[in-house]
Amino acid sequence: MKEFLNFINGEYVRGTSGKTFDDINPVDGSLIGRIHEAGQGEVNAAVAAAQAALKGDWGRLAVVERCKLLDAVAGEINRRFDDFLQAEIADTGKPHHLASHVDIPRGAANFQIFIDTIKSTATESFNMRTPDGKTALSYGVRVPRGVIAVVCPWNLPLLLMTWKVGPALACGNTVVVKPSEETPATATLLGEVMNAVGMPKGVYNVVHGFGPGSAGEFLTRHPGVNGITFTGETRTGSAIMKAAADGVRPVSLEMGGKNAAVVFADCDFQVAVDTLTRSCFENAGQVCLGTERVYVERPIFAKLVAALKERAETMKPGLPFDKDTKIGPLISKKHQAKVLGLYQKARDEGATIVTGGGIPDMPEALRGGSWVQPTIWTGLPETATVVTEEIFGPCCHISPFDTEEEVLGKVNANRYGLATAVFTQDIARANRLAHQIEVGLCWINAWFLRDLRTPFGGSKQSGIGREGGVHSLEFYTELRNVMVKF
Ligand SMILES: NC(=O)c1ccc[n+]([C@@H]2O[C@H](COP(=O)([O-])OP(=O)(O)OC[C@H]3O[C@@H](n4cnc5c(N)ncnc54)[C@H](O)[C@@H]3O)[C@@H](O)[C@H]2O)c1
Ligand SMILES: O=S(=O)(O)c1ccc(CO)cc1
Repeated sequence: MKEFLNFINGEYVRGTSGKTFDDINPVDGSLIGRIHEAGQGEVNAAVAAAQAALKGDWGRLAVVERCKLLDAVAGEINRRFDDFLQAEIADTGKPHHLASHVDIPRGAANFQIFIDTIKSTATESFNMRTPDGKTALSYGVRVPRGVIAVVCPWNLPLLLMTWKVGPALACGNTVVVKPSEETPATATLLGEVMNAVGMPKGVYNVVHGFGPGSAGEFLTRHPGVNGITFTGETRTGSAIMKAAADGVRPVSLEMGGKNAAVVFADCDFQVAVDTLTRSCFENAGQVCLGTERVYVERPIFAKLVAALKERAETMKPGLPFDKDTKIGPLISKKHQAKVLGLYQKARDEGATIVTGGGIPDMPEALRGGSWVQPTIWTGLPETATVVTEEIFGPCCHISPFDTEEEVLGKVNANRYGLATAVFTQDIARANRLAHQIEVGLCWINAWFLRDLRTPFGGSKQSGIGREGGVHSLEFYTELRNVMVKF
């Protein structure tokens, strides 16, 4: 039986309350191990360790030395690639090809990319003449914000955690990470990596637990935390924003979505179908950027529905390490119940079920897992629950449209604004729409294609702030102005 301990000041520690909770494998419902919940005492200790590290060895390091350590972290993740892979797959049940091509390599790359950013980003400077005829030179210096709380979801555990820890450390901060209660493993393992590369104690800390009344709330309310970066549900982000208001701490929030795809009749049909297969069903639809609303220009509507149905039905569920597995389970029984409830709601509201709509027939040994079928609906009005609310499952509603203006109105009529994918060969139209759709990210003839130097984040209720490249520096540093008179 595995034990997932908190990682504080370079050491693995239990919670003094002795409270533990179960880490469950969503493939079959089996017990992976026990997670040791951090109480207020452990959160206090983690924040104190992070504060001390800022004043100690870590705070004294030159940028180039910090970068060497981060490079070593990336190297050590790659050296222990298989350990990370096994840990991530056990927690999430995601197929091996996905974890090995996306989650773990990006977990390592997130430390490397910000080395380049921090080394190559200049600050502004201005010269001016003073009233008494002298000169004043102003220049900016970026200083770390201090202790950053990193609150993470379960869908891409290592990738999304390092997406924040990488730049936070590159900028000279220290971090206290609160992984999702569903996926404690890779954040815990990263503690071993930090020790192996000689990261000063207290730079990277991990506290396990839940949100309200547990480690998440204790951490985000802690007055020693200087900034909070969060990925997760919009409702949680709102609670965290309230917590951050006490003490006026900055927040960076990456939250929910109800992403649309717009498919015009002139698109490269094969590209659209291949891409939608990924954007609707990859990671069992548990990707914040995933598509749950597909709008198709009427002349190709029936053809696209048929093609996507065919592809959905090839998404074979199964064990993560089986070569022909195309889709894993949802993260938990709780999430499965939520998604199946919404599948039922679609039926109640009159959807045509093109495919799926329930639990797949799994072998006996996997029946305790959190499986759901890839599902496609048509025929619902824009007000239907599954067309307006985030599901976070392998499903989409497809509806026809006739004009650009009509589809733009439909895409924008949602409280979220994270990502959109537009499929067309008409580049002028694509750019016109990209400027009008209210989202943080707009792909044209692509999806989840990322250049990590570019801004990532959501509009409307999908987020506040942008991370990625120099935009991460905006959040993880304080820009101070220095003026010298001479
Ligand atoms: N925009 C993005 O980049 C992005 C990326 C991935 C996931 N998401 C969103 O995340 C959601 C799925 O993830 P989830 O279910 O883990 O989200 P969640 O909001 O339930 O939990 C995220 C984290 O917040 C913690 N938490 C919960 N309540 C808290 C509180 N009151 N105070 C402090 N911490 C608290 C949880 O313990 C967990 O670690 C979906 O809505 C999805 O769209 C968004
Ligand atoms: O910018 S990325 O690191 O690629 C990235 C991908 C996905 C998400 C949310 O699911 C966040 C950042």
